Formats: sequence, structure tokens, C-alpha cells
Amino acid sequence: MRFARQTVSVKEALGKWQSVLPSLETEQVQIGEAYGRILACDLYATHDLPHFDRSPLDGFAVRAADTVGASVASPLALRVIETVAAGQVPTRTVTEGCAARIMTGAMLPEGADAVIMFEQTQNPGEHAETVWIKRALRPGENVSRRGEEMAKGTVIAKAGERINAGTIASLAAFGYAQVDVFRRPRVGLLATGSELLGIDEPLVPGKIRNSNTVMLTALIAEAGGIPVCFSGLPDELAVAKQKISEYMQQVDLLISSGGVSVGDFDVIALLTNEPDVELLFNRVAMRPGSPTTSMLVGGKPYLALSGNPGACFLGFELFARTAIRRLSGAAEAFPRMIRARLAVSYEKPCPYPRYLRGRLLEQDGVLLAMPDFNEKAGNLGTLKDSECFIVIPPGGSGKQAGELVEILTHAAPSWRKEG
Ligand SMILES: Nc1nc2c(c(=O)[nH]1)N[C@H]1C(S)=C(S)[C@@H](COP(=O)(O)OP(=O)(O)OC[C@H]3O[C@@H](n4cnc5c(N)ncnc54)[C@H](O)[C@@H]3O)O[C@H]1N2
Ligand code: MOO
Ligand SMILES: [Mg+2]
Repeated sequence: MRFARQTVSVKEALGKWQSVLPSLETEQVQIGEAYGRILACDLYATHDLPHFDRSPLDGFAVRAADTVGASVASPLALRVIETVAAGQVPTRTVTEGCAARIMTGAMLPEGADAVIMFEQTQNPGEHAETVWIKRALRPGENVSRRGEEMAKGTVIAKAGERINAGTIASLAAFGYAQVDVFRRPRVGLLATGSELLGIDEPLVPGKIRNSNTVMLTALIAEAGGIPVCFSGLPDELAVAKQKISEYMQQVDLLISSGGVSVGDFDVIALLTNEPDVELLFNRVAMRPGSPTTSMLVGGKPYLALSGNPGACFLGFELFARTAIRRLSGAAEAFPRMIRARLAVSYEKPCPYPRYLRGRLLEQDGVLLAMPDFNEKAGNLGTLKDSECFIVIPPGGSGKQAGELVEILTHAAPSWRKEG
């Protein structure tokens, strides 16, 4: 036995892992660069929204009192005193018997308290001096009041929120040309294994092409990190240790694939005996990826994922994505679990919770989870089709079709429950 392994649950492992991850420093970015970043401070409405009473329609600004009794059968005449376009400030007050022609988004003139749309008037032509109102309006009808959407000082977005297109629209509306966000984490990446070939190398017996490095590069970038690729590790412990320490200096988080199990050349496992290494966990109660290991090397977080592509993928979603989000300052680092009904029975028993890759389907308003069945940890052909992990609890005889199962989503952010 090279070293003892104590099994921890996914929840415990995530708890330990998250507790050692700091939020990175903040920086200021232009709004055009802010998409996908995590806000570093709460932002407030800098003014009422809208900041003036305005018309939501093209029509006429009127005094509701002047429209009493108006109908299609007996329209009432009002004198048109000016035209107010969006962006203009009205120059005239609407007094008894008068109306101002007004465009959508334009400022409501003094005196007016309602707007009637062109379609409900007669003779609404551009230069008409008189317009006939075909229905009565209530005071306030068709008026967007100052501050009706948001009062000045309202929180528009909170620290820890991911900036999406909607956030950007709010920031723009309130004049935030720059925002404070957390720095994007630099995530180092390396693959171990002397069986690995470059992607452009011809196959030779016993060797395979390195698919994990490029897969992880894509996943890191997608999660908001900056991937930094390093060369692989030698099997020799002293050299491997020195390399890892070197790489660690350059990044906020280091991820490797392979070498975490008990094989003769699985060098990562041996690292945990080194002096400035603090082991967090090296066996997690999950399938695939049970040998997933994490540690602090010189105080910095290091995640060693299994080399098996399927296990590497799951390990990334559970631990690396969470780490990148935590380092990026996200308030909610772990995607919430949702529940769905299992589309077909899965009866294979397992001593650990099994995270089956799968897809989500909707049938008659019911969310169904369809397992992949291509479940060997070394298989990679269906990784591209995976949009969730279906959690089959340990023991027993799996789950029957129609039973509720926990789902960890990853490729379909719209499924993630917010708030
Ligand atoms: N005696 C035992 N053997 C194994 C155990 C065990 O408990 N006892 N656990 C198995 C489990 S579970 C897993 S998962 C793997 C973990 O393997 P490692 O993390 O040590 O990874 P490697 O040995 O380096 O490689 C495993 C597998 O993956 C392929 N691989 C590795 N790197 C890449 C890459 N960059 N791209 C594509 N494929 C890669 C590698 O060729 C191997 O086939 O250990 C089991 N063994
Ligand atoms: O943890 Mo391993 O990936 O189950 O085969
Ligand atoms: Mg191995």
C-alpha cells in the first residue's frame, strides 16, 4: 500500500475544496469587456428609471378630463398644440381642450396626464390641427411614470453575480461605462502519462492521443478561467514535484489529468507525502472518478483529475468548474441540482453514487433524464452529447423508469435554478 486513502462524500470533498479557495483580486473593465465576468461590488440605480414621465405609445398626450364621454360614435375634438419627438423637451403646457402629438419614449408635456394611441383617434395626420378622440381615458392611462420601473438607489446587481447581456443593458442605462469585477483565474493544466501522443502524431501500438488537455482547455475557458498549458510530468517524483511547484507560481489553480490511481507510474499519488503539500482528499465516493485528488501545494490549490476521459470530465464539472467560479468571486459557485424523472430504468448497482452522463428531454411538461449508457470511465465518444449527470444513488438496484433522480446540469445553463 503506497498510502492510505480515506473515502469522502462528494459533498464533503466539495466543502473541503471550496474552503481553501479564495476570491481573487478585483479589477476594473470596460462594459464591452464585462460579459461573463463576476461583479465585485453591488451596483445601484444612479437615477429613477425612467427619469421622466414618458409616453409608451405614438399618439396624443391629453388631459383625461377632456376625454370624458368620448366614443367611436361621438368623438371629441382637441386642438393639437405641438409635436414632441423622443429626445425632445415639450415647450407647451397641455391646457383644457388641447393635446400634444407625442412619440413613443417622448417626455410627457406639463398638464397632460394620459396618452391616446393614434389608432384610437380620428384625423391623426402629421400636420392636423384638430384630432378627434374616440374613447375616454383614465388619468395616468398610457403614461410611464418617472421611477415606475426602479427608484434611484435600488440595487440593480449584486457582488458575486455573473454579468450577462441583461446586466450589461442595466449597467449601460445607469451610465456604468466601467465596472469592478474579479480577476479571471489563471488555470494551469498538464497531462501525465507516457502513453500520450500529440494530436497530430500518427498512432503507434500502445499509445493514444492526448484528448484531455484540449478538452480541459475548452472547459476552463468556458467556465471563465484563463487556460495555461504546461508540458507533462515525468514519472520521477523529485522532478515532478519540482515542476509542479514551478507551475504553481504562475497560476491560481493547477489541474492535471492522470496518474492519480495506484499504478506503478501514478506519480501524483506520491506527491501527497511531500513536505509542503497538504492533502485535502484522494478518494471520493463517486463513479467515475473515485481517485480524484486535491491538495494544497505551497498553499495553492491543485486538483488532480483521473486520466480516464469520462472521469476527468465529471471531475472537472464537480470540482474544477466550482473552483473557477469560486476564484472568480461567484456568489454561487456550485450549480444547483435539479430533479427529473428517469426516462428508462437503470438497474446496475454501485457502491458509490454514480454520475451517469445523459440528456434532458421534455415530455408533456415533465422533465425526463435519459442516461447515456456509454458509462465506462475510459469512454469519450458521447462526451459531446452530455448535458447533465444523472445521479444514481448507491446500493440497491439502481432506479426505475419514472422515478425522481437528482440531476447535475452542465451544458445547459438555462436549466440551472437561479436565486
Ligand atoms: N488497481 C487499481 N487500478 C485502478 C483503480 C483502482 O482503484 N485500483 N482505479 C481505476 C479508476 S476508478 C480510475 S478512474 C483510473 C485512474 O487512473 P489515473 O488517474 O491514474 O490515470 P492514468 O492511469 O494515467 O490513465 C487512465 C486511463 O486514461 C487514459 N488517459 C490518461 N491521460 C489521458 C489523456 N490526457 N487523454 C486521453 N486519455 C488519457 C490512459 O491512457 C488510461 O487508459 O485508474 C483505475 N485503475
Ligand atoms: O473512477 Mo474510475 O473513472 O471510476 O474508472
Ligand atoms: Mg493510473
